[in-house]
Amino acid sequence: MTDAREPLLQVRNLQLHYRTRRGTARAVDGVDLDVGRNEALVVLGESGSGKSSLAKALMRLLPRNVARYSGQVMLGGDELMGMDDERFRSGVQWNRISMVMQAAMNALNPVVRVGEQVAEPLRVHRGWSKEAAMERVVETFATVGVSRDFVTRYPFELSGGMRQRVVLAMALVTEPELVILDEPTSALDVLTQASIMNVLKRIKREQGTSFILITHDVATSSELADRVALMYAGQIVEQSDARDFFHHPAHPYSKLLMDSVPRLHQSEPPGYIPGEPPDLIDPPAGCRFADRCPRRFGRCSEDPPAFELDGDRRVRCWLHEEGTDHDG
Ligand SMILES: Nc1ncnc2c1ncn2[C@@H]1O[C@H](COP(=O)(O)OP(=O)(O)OP(=O)(O)O)[C@@H](O)[C@H]1O
Repeated sequence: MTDAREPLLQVRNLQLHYRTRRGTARAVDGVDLDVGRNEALVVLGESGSGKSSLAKALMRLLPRNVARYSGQVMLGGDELMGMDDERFRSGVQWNRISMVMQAAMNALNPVVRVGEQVAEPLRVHRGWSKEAAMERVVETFATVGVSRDFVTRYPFELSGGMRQRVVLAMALVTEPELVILDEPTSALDVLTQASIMNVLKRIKREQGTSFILITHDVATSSELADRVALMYAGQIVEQSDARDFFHHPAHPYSKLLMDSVPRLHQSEPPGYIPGEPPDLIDPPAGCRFADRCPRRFGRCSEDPPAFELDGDRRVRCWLHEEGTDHDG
């Protein structure tokens, strides 16, 4: 039985490690996440922090060099990690959870009409007839703002913004409960980015879909976000309501990140975060941000757990051990 108050997605201690020549890279290293029904969770993080790996772990799109893939993933009350590959592929992947992969709009098949490409999940995973699938494609195109005439076009005949809407249609055509979007607008100009974000907001409002939006772009993501999770070196360091995160970030890394976002009418230059993220192959013991943290103290040599704060926030930092930041 599903309980409407339960989050749609609950992830606990998710690990995805890769075998490499230098050793084991811990790209996702103990991630806990919740995504509510009809909620958009934005996953922020610098390049290499493990965001795409997290998405692939949820979709079970794993490369061959996986060293470890473990944890709990519950979707609508169903435990997914214990499911065998065949059941996961037929029942979950692209059906209940779908994804727009990074640079997907450049990966459309150049010699197949876009309508047929969007229909493919229905034809392959659900065995729908061509006519029924095409009818649904036309409906989905309308949802993402693509005219039905485009069904018979080839990818090269479409602008970047239109191709991005087509890959979004591909992710939505099976009416999944959860859609993961990996940097969906980073290759687009700002106006096109804004129109895609508006499409996502409308779909969320009208269809109740939940989203995980992966990005390093704080400004664009703030449009859609209900909650924010900030990733650093394979771990989630803060997970908060979006308003709290953007206005009162709690983790020292979140504060530095928000200070580094350029703003209009700002007299001070935006800040920057000195130093580099740690190597995921042999990450330091203790807090992974400690080396770059202006608020570092003795306790940071130990690995902090995620402390629960008021307002449904979780912050992985010793400064919050008592439930509040010591001096804000
Ligand atoms: N198949 C793989 N084998 C080995 N290492 C990998 C593999 N895929 C990713 N990595 C490494 O895992 C780490 C996390 O990569 P990931 O792509 O998940 O990060 P990201 O935050 O999405 O970065 P970006 O924003 O640049 O895509 C990086 O150090 C990357 O080099």
